[in-house]
Amino acid sequence: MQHATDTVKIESLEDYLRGLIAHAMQEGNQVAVWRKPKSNYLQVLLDKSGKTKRVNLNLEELPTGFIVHPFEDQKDQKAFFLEADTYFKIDLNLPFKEQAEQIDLNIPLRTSEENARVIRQHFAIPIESEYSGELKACSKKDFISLVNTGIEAIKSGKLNKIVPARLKKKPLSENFELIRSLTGLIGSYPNAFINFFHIPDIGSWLGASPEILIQTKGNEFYTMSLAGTQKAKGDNPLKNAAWTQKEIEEQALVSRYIVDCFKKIRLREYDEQGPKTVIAGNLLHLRSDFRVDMKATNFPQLGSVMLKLLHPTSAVCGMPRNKAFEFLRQYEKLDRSLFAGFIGPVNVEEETSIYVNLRTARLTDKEAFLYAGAGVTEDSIPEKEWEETELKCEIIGKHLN
Ligand SMILES: C=C(O[C@H]1C=CC=C(C(=O)O)[C@@H]1O)C(=O)O
Repeated sequence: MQHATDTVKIESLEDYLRGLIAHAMQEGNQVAVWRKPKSNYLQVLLDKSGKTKRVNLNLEELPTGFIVHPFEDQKDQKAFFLEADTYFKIDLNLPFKEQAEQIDLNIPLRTSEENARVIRQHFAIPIESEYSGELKACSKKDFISLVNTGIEAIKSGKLNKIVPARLKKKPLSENFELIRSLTGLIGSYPNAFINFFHIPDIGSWLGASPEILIQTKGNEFYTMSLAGTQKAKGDNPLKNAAWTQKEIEEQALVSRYIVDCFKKIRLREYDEQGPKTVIAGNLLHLRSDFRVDMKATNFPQLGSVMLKLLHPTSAVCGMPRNKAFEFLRQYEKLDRSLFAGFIGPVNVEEETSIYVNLRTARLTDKEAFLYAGAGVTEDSIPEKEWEETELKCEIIGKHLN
């Protein structure tokens, strides 16, 4: 076999990633590639064990890895975990050639086209997996009817908020190519958590999440409440944004949910800032930031404690949480699979950043499955909620060409 080290023909980051991921997939490895919001680094992690691992959510005890948890609560309360056999990062601001020496180039030398084909062939085929979900697209009529059922449940006092979601299918053209889509997302969405992960038994997903579920770094714990959506318009979209009472209330319910979780563990000292308008692709949201000094409050395991309490937040499920969950189970008729679950690096360079798996697509060799939800309150207009899910699907959809 000819290796890249024999004659370094890998000229660009794109070539390298294509070769690396194709090889990893052929070897049966699990792969995670991500770029954190506002970061210049692309981070790459490979689990070469050939085993799909499940771990407890005690983050502080885990080795360096990448966690993946479906939307649904798990009977064993565990998540999938890619343990880092290989981890490295690439500075996106430096020419690739200058970094080639630090990177393992010991991968088979193949043309870009061959690598692209190998990657596509290995997108996990969902049919067999219990995490494949029901892969049925939802019509506009059915989604609007679901939103109406939600509004009725809210009006009757059963719920305060519900976040119905739907699945949209997008056929992948002959020209679709993973690395082009990934680099397209990186270039277009500097504020998002850009991610691709592949677990052979579970699936291959590509996304650009705007929402941190929990983050711990040193002594600092961070979470956010993100909700309310409008299209970003004009030259200065952040300044032009005006929010309706419905959106303000929708986001306030997510903040209340977080504060309720703090109350459950009797944590009183937290810093809350916001809400302020933030941009996510071509959308604007309202966001509040919550910070806790884990040392001062004597809560060294706050990351794990809050992860278990927060998921699924009322940004993706509803309020009250359990009633909203039951409502979705009864009426949504969609297995969300990994959509609206959580994903992210754990104990990587002494930091854990777990995101809600939103603005995401599950990839198969022929088509992509896009998922999106919309926060429904008493004042929701069903047609508008449909349009919102269309816009959310487009964030990833337009990069899958
Ligand atoms: C459920 C999604 O977004 C959540 C996050 C931000 C804003 C939302 C909203 O305005 O409805 C959702 O709560 C999704 O992207 O599918």
